[in-house]
Amino acid sequence: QDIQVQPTPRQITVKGENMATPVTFRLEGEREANPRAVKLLKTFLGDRLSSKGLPLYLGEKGDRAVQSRKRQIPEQPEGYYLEINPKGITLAGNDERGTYYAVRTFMQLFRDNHLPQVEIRDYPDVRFRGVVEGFYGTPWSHEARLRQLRFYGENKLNTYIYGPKDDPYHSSPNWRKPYPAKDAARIAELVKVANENEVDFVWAIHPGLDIRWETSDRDSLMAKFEHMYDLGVRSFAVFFDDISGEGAKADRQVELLNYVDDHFVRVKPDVTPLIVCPTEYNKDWARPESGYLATIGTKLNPSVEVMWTGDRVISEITREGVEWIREQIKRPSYIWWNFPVSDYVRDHVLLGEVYGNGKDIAGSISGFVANPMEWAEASKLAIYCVADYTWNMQSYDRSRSWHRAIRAIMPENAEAFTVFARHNSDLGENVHRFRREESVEILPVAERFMKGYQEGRYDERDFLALQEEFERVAEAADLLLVDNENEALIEEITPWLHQFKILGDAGREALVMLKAEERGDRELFLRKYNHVKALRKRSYELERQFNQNPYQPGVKTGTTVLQPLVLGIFTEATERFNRKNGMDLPLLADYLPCKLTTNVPQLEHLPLQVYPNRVHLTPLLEVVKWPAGGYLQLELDDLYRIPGTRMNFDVKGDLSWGVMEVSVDGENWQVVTLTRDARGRLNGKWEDTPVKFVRFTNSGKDEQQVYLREFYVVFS
Ligand SMILES: CCCCNC1=N[C@@H]2[C@@H](O)[C@H](O)[C@@H](CO)O[C@@H]2S1
Repeated sequence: QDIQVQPTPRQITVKGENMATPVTFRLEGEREANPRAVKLLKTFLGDRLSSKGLPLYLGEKGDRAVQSRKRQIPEQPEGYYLEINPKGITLAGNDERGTYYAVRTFMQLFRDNHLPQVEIRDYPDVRFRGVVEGFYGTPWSHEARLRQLRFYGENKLNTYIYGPKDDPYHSSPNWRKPYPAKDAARIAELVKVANENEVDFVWAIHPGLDIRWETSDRDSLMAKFEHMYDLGVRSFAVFFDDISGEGAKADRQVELLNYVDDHFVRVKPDVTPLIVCPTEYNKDWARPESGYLATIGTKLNPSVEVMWTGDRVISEITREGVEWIREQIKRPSYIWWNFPVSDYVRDHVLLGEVYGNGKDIAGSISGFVANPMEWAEASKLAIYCVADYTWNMQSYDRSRSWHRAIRAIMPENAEAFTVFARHNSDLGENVHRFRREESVEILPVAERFMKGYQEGRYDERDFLALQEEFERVAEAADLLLVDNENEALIEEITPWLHQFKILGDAGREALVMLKAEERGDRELFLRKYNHVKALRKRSYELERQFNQNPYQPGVKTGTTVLQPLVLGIFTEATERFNRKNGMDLPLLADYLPCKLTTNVPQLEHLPLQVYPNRVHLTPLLEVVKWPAGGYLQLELDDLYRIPGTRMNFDVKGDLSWGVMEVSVDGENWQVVTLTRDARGRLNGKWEDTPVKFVRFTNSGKDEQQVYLREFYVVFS
C-alpha cells in the first residue's frame, strides 16, 4: 500500500498485511526514553494507553526497552528504527532526537482502524536542517514563530536561526543591549517550544555595522550571549553579512569568533557549535586576492560552522559549488539558501516548487537552512519541501513534495490553493536575476493560442482551455478568501487573492471581447472592453492600497504568463475592433518606458518602478561596490523638466565624489547642483531647458561602498 511519510524515509519494508489497530497500548521504557518523545507519544495516544494492550517499546540505543532491536538502529545522528507487527511496536532512536522522530513517523502511520506492518530504518542526509529568519522587512510575529516551531517538529527540521535584519536587538543599534523584559520573555517561550519540538533555537547577533575591534565590544557581545543563555538559548550565531568597512576585516572577525568559541561555546556544557555568516558569503563576491576566505579557512577554529549562500546571493546549490567553498574554508559549508525569501521582490509571493539544488551535495555540507518570506504561513510550502529534500535527497521528488505540502497546509482547499500557487511562483524581473517556473501547465496552451490568434486561426480547444483556466482562477480566489482552516495564511495572502480574482475575471472577459469582435457584436465588445479597463483600474488601486513598502510596493500575481496573456488578448482584440470600426479605443495604460544603463555590475539588471511622473530605482539590500568612473544613467522617453531628484546612499562620510548631470542628447551634459539634507540624502532639481537624460557618476578615483536606499527622479 502507498505509505506516505513526511519527510520520505530512507528505507521502508512492508512485512505483511495491515493489522487491526489495537484498542490499547502498553508503553515500555518511558522512564529512560527522551522525555519529549514520551510526552508527544502519550499526548497522541491519549486514552489508548493502558497497563494492558499491545507492547510499545520506546527508547534510545542502550535503553533496556529497545535492547532487543539494538543492532537494527541506524548509527547516524537522529537516526531511528521503527517496527510495527502484531507482537509489538518498537520506536528506537540512535539518540534522543531519533526517538522523537520515530514517534513522529509512527503518528503519520497511525490510522484508527489499521496499522501497516512495517520496518523502517531512517536517518537524515543533512545534519542541521531548517529555517533562518534572516530576511529584511517586517520580522515574523511571536505567534507566527510558535506556529513555525511546531511545524518544524512535525517535519523533522531541527534548526531555527533567529536573525531578522530589522530587529534592533539582533543588529544595530541595540545588539549590545539585553532585550527588554517583554521581548526576553517571548524569546524564552520560543526556546521552550523549540525544545518541545526538538528544534535548536539559534540566536544570531549582527554586530558588524558598528562593531569596534576593542575588548569593550567583545565583552558586550559575550555579555549579550550570556543574557541569551540565561533565557535558555543553547545555540549561537554571529552574522557578518551585508556590512562594509571596519566590521568586514577577516582577521578581526576570526579573532573575535575564536575568542567566543574558546571562552563561551566550548566552556558551556550544552552549547552547540557556533555558526558564522562571513562577509564574503557567496562565490560571486569572493575576492581571492582579499584572502578573506583563506583567513577563515586557516585561522577560524575548525568547530565553527561557516554559512554560505552558493555561487551568488540567490542561487541554486550545486555539488561543484559546495566542493569549491569546502576547499576555501577547509570544512563543509552550512548552506543559507535564499528561497523562498522575497525581500527583493516584495510585491510577489513565492509559492512554487523547491527545485534546482543538487541531490549529491549532502557529503559537502553540514547544514541547509532556508531564508523565508516575511509571510510566515505562506513560506511553509517551501519549508515543507526543504524538509523533504534535506532529509532524503536521493528520493526527493519536487512535484510530489509540493503537492503533499499543499495538502498538509490547506487540506480543505488543496485544489484551490494549488491553482493559486501555480500562478504565484515566479519573481519577475529582479536585480538577482533569480527566476522560478510559473503557470507551467497552461503556458504551452497560452503560447499556441496567442500565436494562432495573431495569425488569424486558433484551435477552439485552446480557447476553451484558457476559458476554463481563468474560471478556475476566479473560483480559487473566492474559495480561498472565505477559507477558515488557516486564517493566518489567508490573512497574509489576501491582497494577492483579491488581485488573483481580478485576473480571473479579466481573463474571462477578455476572451468574451475576442469572440464579440469576431462576431462583429459592437455592443457586447464595448461592454466587455469597459469591464476589462475597469478591472485593470481596480488592480492598480489594489497596488497602491496594499503592501506599501519602500522597495517593491504593490501586489503582483500571475506576472509571467497569465497577466501578459490577458494584456495580449485585450490588445489584439481592441486593435482589430479599432481597424474594423475606424475607432481609436485606447489600449491599457502602461506607464512610459524608461531605460537604465550603467557600468556598475550590481546595478546592471536593476528593475525600475515607473509611475505617472516618477521613476524609482529598486533599492538594494546589499552593499553596492561603486567603482571609480562608475555611472548610472536614466533615459526618459521625451524631454522633461526635473523638479526633483533624491538619492540616499546611507553614507555618513564624504559624498563629493558623486556628480549628477543632465543632457538633452546624451552627449552634452550639464551638472546638477546637489544639496545634502539633514538625513544625509542628496537632493537636486533641473528647472532649465527640458532634458532627456539624467546620470549619476562616481567621479572620484576610489571605489565607493554605498547602500542604494533610495534613488528617484521626478519629471514634469
Ligand atoms: C552566508 C549567509 C549570509 C547570508 N546573508 C544574507 N543577507 C541578506 C539577507 O538578509 C536577505 O534576506 C537575502 C535576500 O535578499 O540576501 C542576503 S543573504
